[in-house]
Amino acid sequence: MTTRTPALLVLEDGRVFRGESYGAAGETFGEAVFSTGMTGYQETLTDPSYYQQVVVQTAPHIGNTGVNDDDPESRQIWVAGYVVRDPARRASSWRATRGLEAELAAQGVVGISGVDTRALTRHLRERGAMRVGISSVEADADALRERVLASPQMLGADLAAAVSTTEPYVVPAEGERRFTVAALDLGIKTMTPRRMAERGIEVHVLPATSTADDVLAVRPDGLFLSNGPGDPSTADGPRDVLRAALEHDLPFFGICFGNQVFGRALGFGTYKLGYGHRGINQPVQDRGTGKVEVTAHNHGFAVDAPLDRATDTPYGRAEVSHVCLNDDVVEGLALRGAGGELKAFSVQYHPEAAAGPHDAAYLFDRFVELMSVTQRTQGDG
Ligand SMILES: NC(=O)CC[C@H](N)C(=O)O
Repeated sequence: MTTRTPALLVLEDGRVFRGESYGAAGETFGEAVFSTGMTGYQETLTDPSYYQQVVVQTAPHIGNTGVNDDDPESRQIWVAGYVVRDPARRASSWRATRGLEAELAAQGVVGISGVDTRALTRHLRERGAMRVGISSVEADADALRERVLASPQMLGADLAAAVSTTEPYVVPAEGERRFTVAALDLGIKTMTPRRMAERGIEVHVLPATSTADDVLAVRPDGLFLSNGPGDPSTADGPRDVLRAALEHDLPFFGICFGNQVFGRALGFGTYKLGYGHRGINQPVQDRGTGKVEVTAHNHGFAVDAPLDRATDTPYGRAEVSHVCLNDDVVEGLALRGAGGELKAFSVQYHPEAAAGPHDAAYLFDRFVELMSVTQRTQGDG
């Protein structure tokens, strides 16, 4: 039995939790958010949208299935820090190649265990997501809080370029290539291009700083904007790329950050939610079909668009296509042309389902359908 080093967690409002050092020793800062997923911690840790966020897992046992090389959603762990209650002492899965704590330590991710994550989550739910510090080198809570208050806020943070690929790359279509898609990587998860490739799409993943000309240069049948970290109100570059694509009537599909950028391209604002949606069992209704799907979420911001009416925009009529049944937050947008035909759409949640239920996989089929209809009409015209 090893004795664990004491560690300290201090929230910006002064609330203190004490526990033990977990993962790398040291000190870290970020926005404290909680995720309610009972499974999929490896996908959570490697989701680039969590950059500069300290994730609190409400599931009390974390690490049970260890870590493998198949489940990461990107090239590294992105969370700024990790808060767990009762870490597994031993990993048990035929897929595991190593333990979670060793992986966190190897990647320099500072964590804390032995925390009453239920009390911490209730605090964040009541007071909202806020900055936090975790330290195994500082024992004085007041001193740590000073540094928390000096650390960057999530509101106004422009982070997509920091996690994006710097070089374009191609994910080939599985089987025959039916379409080419330009995907702006604002923090893309590995599973997203794969879900497209499975449907015969060749995906050209482009850096977050790409221009409209870079997008058009791949002669795409459609544009995709990915999930990503930070405040969407800072994403002016991607918004302008998307506006240029809409002017070219290029079919568009967006996920999460991509939904927020779509909202901005259409003229809507975005705002910060109190504590956000994170987990793998959020109920969302597709307002077109009335169907309810259980979905994976990770967002702290949302689009401010009216639920009760469509909005005329320079690109067509925009409507809220999906809504969260817990709190009526906008979970999807659709843009329609003069004849009511779908031109572009996006969702605030995660149809790529990594981790999470596959209820929303139909959205990738909808993108394929949109591109084939557009090809047919443009071919006719
Ligand atoms: N997963 C995402 O794309 C998150 C989008 C944005 N950073 C938010 O927190 O709302």
